[in-house]
Amino acid sequence: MRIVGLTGGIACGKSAVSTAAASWGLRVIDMDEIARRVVCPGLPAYTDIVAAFGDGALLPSGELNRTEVGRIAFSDREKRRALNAATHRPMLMQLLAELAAALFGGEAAVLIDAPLLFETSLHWLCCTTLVVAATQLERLRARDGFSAEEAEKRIAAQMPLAEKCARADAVIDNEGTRDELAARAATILDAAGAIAGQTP
Ligand SMILES: CC(C)(COP(=O)(O)OP(=O)(O)OC[C@H]1O[C@@H](n2cnc3c(N)ncnc32)[C@H](O)[C@@H]1O)[C@@H](O)C(=O)NCCC(=O)NCCS
Ligand SMILES: Nc1ncnc2c1ncn2[C@@H]1O[C@H](COP(=O)(O)OP(=O)(O)OP(=O)(O)O)[C@@H](O)[C@H]1O
Repeated sequence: MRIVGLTGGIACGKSAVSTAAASWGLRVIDMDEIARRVVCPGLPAYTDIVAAFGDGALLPSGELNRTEVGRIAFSDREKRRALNAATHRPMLMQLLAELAAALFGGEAAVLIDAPLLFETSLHWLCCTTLVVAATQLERLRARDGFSAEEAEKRIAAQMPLAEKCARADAVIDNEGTRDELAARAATILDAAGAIAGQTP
């Protein structure tokens, strides 16, 4: 089974690529979605986050207040370390379970959409690594309504985009339109042996 790792800076367009790839029949494992699942109330990561962030990081329902956890974690390196320590191991376990299910289900290829692919060494699992690159700041601010300062903190919390591009096997440029992005992604995923003959 070919495992393709997709990363990029925050708001560079990973979701846009993985949504297109899923529409071409490629199995996508979304690490942001896994991160949401491992913090359900009662799970170990939830308990660890509440211990580190306090009850102020909870909604009245008892679920994590993701906006508040993000606000704190991206302003305080130690809190971010605590969040990563709580979540990354259970996320890896879930990823391995999903890879095993794909393998035994006969999938020829899977795409792992992982913002922290290199930071958390998930690239070791991958046959090919791809980075989506774009000028992030304005897209991030427009999507999430962050101030310039908030957006810059989030960008600074990740490996610099230039370093990700240097480490990847291929870079998918996303400075153009969404259609151009889809066309570039199709060419690169095809070359990586992930979507042979399945694009429109
Ligand atoms: C901080 C949290 C609560 C914010 O949740 P929210 O729903 O607002 O955002 P979402 O999860 O969709 O993340 C948005 C983007 O933020 C960036 N990001 C998220 N966590 C981190 C992190 N620990 N370090 C650097 N960037 C991160 C990624 O680019 C991600 O795509 C959440 O991202 C989280 O629990 N993060 C820790 C788990 C993790 O490392 N996730 C990244 C997947 S590899
Ligand atoms: N080519 C494009 N032109 C204009 N806007 C775009 C383009 N590609 C993506 N966007 C927009 O930029 C924002 C970020 O894209 P997307 O959510 O796919 O990024 P991401 O890398 O998945 O982000 P995250 O790291 O937060 O998961 C979204 O609002 C998306 O609609």
